[in-house]
Amino acid sequence: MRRKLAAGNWKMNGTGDSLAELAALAESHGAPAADILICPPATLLSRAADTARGSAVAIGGQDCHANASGAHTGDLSAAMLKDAGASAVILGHSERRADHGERDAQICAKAEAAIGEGLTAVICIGETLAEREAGDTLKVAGTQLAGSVPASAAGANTVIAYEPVWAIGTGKVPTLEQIAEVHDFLRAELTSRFGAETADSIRLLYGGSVKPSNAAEIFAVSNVDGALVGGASLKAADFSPIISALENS
Ligand SMILES: O=C[C@H](O)COP(=O)(O)O
Repeated sequence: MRRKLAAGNWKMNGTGDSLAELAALAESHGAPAADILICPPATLLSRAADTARGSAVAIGGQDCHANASGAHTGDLSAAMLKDAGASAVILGHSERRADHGERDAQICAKAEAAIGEGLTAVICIGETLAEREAGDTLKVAGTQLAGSVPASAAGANTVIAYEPVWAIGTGKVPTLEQIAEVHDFLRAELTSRFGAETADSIRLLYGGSVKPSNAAEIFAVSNVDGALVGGASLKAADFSPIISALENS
């Protein structure tokens, strides 16, 4: 049985004041029936880890380098994230793919590095609107899944987030049938690559304009094990009801 996961991606948002939101979230979900992960910007990682210490909220990074150390100005290694208090890292987010030209092989190498450090790799995949309109959604999802998920993936170290690029921050959400189609496909692809036992242990998150008003119906969809939430994870008042909906799903 997969434990549900509510993951919040603060993206390039938040300063020290924002830790009050994290504290409020931790306070109101003392013993949750789902895992909770907040991924603040790197500048807040250590302070977020301090704020969340002893609570049910885990802290994650938003990217890492594939190498352990070296001449990579501006980058952070998986070991550095772990040292700062992270237990997970988001990899291959479509904003990283678009803004930094990240490709599947590079994301796969980052995931290997993260897993090697004992972090949970939250690997993101998803089609653009043009790809969906061309009928290529499953082809893109399959290619990104195969290319960016390493051979070492297992339920204990890997989470897949399906995030249609056109649904991120737009208020547009795929139909529940469209979400189910992709999630069922991803589960089948994982099964054929890793076998049923491993595939059934890997959590599949949906991401893209999840909010309190649509969370419950999305969490009822086949093979949706939680959500990767952007905008609605910034305020405890928005993220908390999403977590509650997941706990009750
Ligand atoms: O990582 C989170 C996703 O990009 C979703 O962002 P959003 O909830 O603001 O649409």
